[in-house]
Amino acid sequence: MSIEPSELNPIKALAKAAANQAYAPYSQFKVGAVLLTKSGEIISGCNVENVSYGLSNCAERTAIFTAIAQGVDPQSISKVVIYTPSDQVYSPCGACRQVLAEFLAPDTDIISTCETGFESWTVASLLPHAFHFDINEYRNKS
Ligand SMILES: O=c1ccn([C@H]2C[C@H](O)[C@@H](CO)O2)c(=O)[nH]1
Ligand SMILES: [Zn+2]
Repeated sequence: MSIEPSELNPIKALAKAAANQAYAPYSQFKVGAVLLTKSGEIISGCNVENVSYGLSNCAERTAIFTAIAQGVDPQSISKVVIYTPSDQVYSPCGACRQVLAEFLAPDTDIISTCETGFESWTVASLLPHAFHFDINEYRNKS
């Protein structure tokens, strides 16, 4: 287990509070995500939908983008805690996995909680064989 329930419960409460801020009039599925840094900073995000559905942003990406905008070093993030209003655990979508893989250390804990339980993974286990690209290396070869 990557986290004890006694440590998880207060962070889950913050993720639930973040979910309360969600703008989800189309799906009615309000998701929250909280990032914890090694030095104790807390950054949260929620899903923000759009009438052009494909423009919607998940809670996980909102939280990561907020951390970047606030100048937080994403490599200092040790845990991501997600809350979905459900009695089943949901794992992050493919778009969020690629964004998490871009910024977070591969061994960062991704913990998804719901009303009845939680499950945890690492960034690397959620997206094996992630797409990585070095523009300079590519230019030197061609
Ligand atoms: O891990 C997830 C899965 C879904 N959503 C959002 C996207 C959309 O707004 C709504 C329904 O898919 O939930 C998240 O924020 N995080
Ligand atoms: Zn997503």
